[in-house]
Amino acid sequence: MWLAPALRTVRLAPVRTETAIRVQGLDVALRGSDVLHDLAFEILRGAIVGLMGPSGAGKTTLMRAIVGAQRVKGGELRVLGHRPGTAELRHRVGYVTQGLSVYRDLTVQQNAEYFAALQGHSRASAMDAVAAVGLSDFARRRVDRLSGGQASRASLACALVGDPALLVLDEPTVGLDPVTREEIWQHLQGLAGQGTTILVSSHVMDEAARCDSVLLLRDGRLLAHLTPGQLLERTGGTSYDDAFLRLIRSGESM
Ligand SMILES: Nc1ncnc2c1ncn2[C@@H]1O[C@H](COP(=O)(O)OP(=O)(O)OP(=O)(O)O)[C@@H](O)[C@H]1O
Repeated sequence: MWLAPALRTVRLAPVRTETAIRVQGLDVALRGSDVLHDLAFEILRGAIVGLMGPSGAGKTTLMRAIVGAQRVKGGELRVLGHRPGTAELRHRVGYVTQGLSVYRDLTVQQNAEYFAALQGHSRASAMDAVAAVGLSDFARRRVDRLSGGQASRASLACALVGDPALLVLDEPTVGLDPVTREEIWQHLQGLAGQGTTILVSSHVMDEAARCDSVLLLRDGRLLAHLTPGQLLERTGGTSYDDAFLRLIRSGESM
């Protein structure tokens, strides 16, 4: 009798040609006011894309639309080939909101296991996520007894449960010291290296350098979708802050 050779699960290096997110003519209104206007862009699988813009530009609203938590007024939005919020995406998208999205009176492990249970994942996947953010040694500690950076990593761990194909992170490094920021970015770069697509908002313009490309929003409009190199080159900026200010002040799309 012929037996098929055992199949091995091999995680392939990311091939950045497939589209993870496609947005066309996206309009969103909140309480009757238009907040996102005619956005159009594409993000490839395995890319790290920064979402930047002044306060109130619409970053959180766009992220909420992508994870299916925000009704859209018009346009097309496809995430991993599906409409946001559909059952096919439930286990494939991880979302970390601004601020901590964990229960402070539970341990790191209990938080991760709770998220795993909600999504039908194993306890082992919860522990893997805790290990992925370097918190195994703190797994049994309550979140309210962690440092700010450790608590942020606990939030991130919950989003990583089940190894989602797309991670949407709303300012995951805000208020963190440079060492913790560096650690989080290393985790994100490691995940992207394994094929995870990451959309991450930030007010720290230097973080643009960590991204494959940057989406720049102002007043709900997309000013630019550029690589970090293009951002410096096209604005003539001497730093990412300077480039950002030039772009925001010119108000012109690039
Ligand atoms: N629930 C709401 N009802 C009405 N308007 C809202 C609501 N939430 C946000 N907005 C408005 O929508 C716009 C976009 O807000 P959003 O939170 O998406 O911006 P942001 O770029 O994420 O800002 P920040 O960097 O300060 O977090 C802002 O003008 C804001 O005032």
